[in-house]
Amino acid sequence: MTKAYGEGDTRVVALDAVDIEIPRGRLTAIMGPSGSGKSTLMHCLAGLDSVTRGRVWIAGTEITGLKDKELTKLRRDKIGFVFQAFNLLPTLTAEENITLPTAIAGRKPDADWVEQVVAAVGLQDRLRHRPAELSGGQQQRVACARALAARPEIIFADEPTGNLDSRAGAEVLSFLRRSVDVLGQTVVMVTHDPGAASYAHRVVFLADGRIVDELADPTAEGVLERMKRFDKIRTS
Ligand SMILES: Nc1ncnc2c1ncn2[C@@H]1O[C@H](COP(=O)(O)OP(=O)(O)OP(=O)(O)O)[C@@H](O)[C@H]1O
Repeated sequence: MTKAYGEGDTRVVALDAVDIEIPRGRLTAIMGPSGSGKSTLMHCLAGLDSVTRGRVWIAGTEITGLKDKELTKLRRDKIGFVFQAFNLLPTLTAEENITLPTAIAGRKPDADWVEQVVAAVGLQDRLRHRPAELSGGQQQRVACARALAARPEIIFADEPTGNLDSRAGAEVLSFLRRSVDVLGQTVVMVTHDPGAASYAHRVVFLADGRIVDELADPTAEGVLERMKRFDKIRTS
């Protein structure tokens, strides 16, 4: 897919003929310098933004070309989101926040599944608390549980640990990885942080709107090494 913003002199090509496949049941991290197109890629993959050229499928459904109403329904039914700002509703308890999207979609939350998700996220004794009574890490784990509760085809996480200290961040990342390994979820995560990327099965590196490299079963050191290499290429 290609995504360009603006026209004429102000035209910016944010994604330049990117071809990517996100495997089911895997945690994929997207990394790259600021402005390399990470958020644009995620937004286009999730149907939050349109592409200029190219096509996107989610679980066999082509989302490019869907009408607004169909796209909204597909996002609601098939996609989960986790953002840097946790985006929980302050007046609802953790449990209500977790089950709300499924209820809005007009489905009855699957109680066994929600219990599994809550157990996996380690929040059993926090379910009656409101977001303000939870730590940042706990709030983000609620947001992850909310994304998982609806059993989406895919979860997109945009800098999910950007607002957390390293210990809380590690808890959230371990949980995201467990949701993949134990619950079979498919997750795509955008991150700046090599440590966060090391939780993924695969890291895809973007630079100037193109995929320039990828790394399987990454370590934080390995990711850092690759990033240094791109910096050298960019500045030479
Ligand atoms: N709505 C927009 N209008 C014009 N240009 C945009 C728009 N959104 C993004 N861009 C441009 O597209 C390019 C890619 O931006 P994008 O936000 O995807 O990068 P990123 O890798 O996510 O950056 P960061 O790590 O800083 O969040 C940048 O040059 C940016 O300025």
